[in-house]
Amino acid sequence: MTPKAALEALRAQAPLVHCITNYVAMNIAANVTLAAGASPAMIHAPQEVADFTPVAGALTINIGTLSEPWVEGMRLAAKTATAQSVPWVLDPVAHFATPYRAKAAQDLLALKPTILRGNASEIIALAGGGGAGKGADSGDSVTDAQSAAIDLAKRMGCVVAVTGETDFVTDGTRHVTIHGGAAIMPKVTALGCSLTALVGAYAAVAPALDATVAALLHFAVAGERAALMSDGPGSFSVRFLDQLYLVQPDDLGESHLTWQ
Ligand SMILES: Nc1ncnc2c1ncn2[C@@H]1O[C@H](COP(=O)(O)OP(=O)(O)O)[C@@H](O)[C@H]1O
Ligand SMILES: Cc1ncsc1CCOP(=O)(O)O
Ligand SMILES: [Mg+2]
Repeated sequence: MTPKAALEALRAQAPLVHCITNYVAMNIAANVTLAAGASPAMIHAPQEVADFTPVAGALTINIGTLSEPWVEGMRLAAKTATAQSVPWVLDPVAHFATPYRAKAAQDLLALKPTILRGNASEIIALAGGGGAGKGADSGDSVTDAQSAAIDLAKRMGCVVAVTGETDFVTDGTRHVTIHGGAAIMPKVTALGCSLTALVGAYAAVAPALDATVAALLHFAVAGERAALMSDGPGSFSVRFLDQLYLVQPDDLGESHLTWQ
């Protein structure tokens, strides 16, 4: 499915997306998902996730701010999604920072996400390498993470997206580079987490690789446009939401993409 067709499907269906994300991201990720055209629900209690996941078109799990009930909620939701074939996306925020976080990420990875999205340092470390990440921020280039992404995609049987100045997406066989966005994007907190929520939204209406490319392209086009109208991270945030909303299917052409 082309990115254009994926956005048409997203806007026509407005899929319900079950998001388990962190305290920092919860509001902006919901607003990003709504602006793009989907319907987010932030639900993490272990007592209710297994009832909610099957009702949603997709699930997204982000480990940004962990505590024990959240870890259990994530585990139950991921297990349910895999058992009931609900596509789900894992965002292993700063998983290398502490042993607790590393174990949470590995346990979730073992539950077979459909799509894995992280910055370069997170993907390098998840494949077993020594990245230069500083907390939630990447210290590595996307180019340096490409072989780790391909390795993980093959090993886990999932789509892997590495984001940064130029994004890279692979299912282990097909590889896509997505150009665009803006250098100011990492200066707004939780944009990566919000992108993970949007990847989930697209995964509800399109096959995993196509969904991931469409979501990243939607961000790249909106980010590029918003940067032209903003003076810094504050005004960029506002303009970015507007541009996510204003992007049309015809704007998601192939010119920002390189397929390998
Ligand atoms: N230097 C950059 N130039 C253009 N876009 C960028 C740049 N850095 C990050 N982005 C974009 O910002 C979004 C979030 O990616 P990233 O910053 O890698 O995630 P995270 O916030 O998880 O570290 C993605 O859409 C990515 O393409
Ligand atoms: C700052 C911070 N601390 C814990 S989660 C989080 C947000 C990280 O967001 P992103 O990975 O999108 O930069
Ligand atoms: Mg992140």
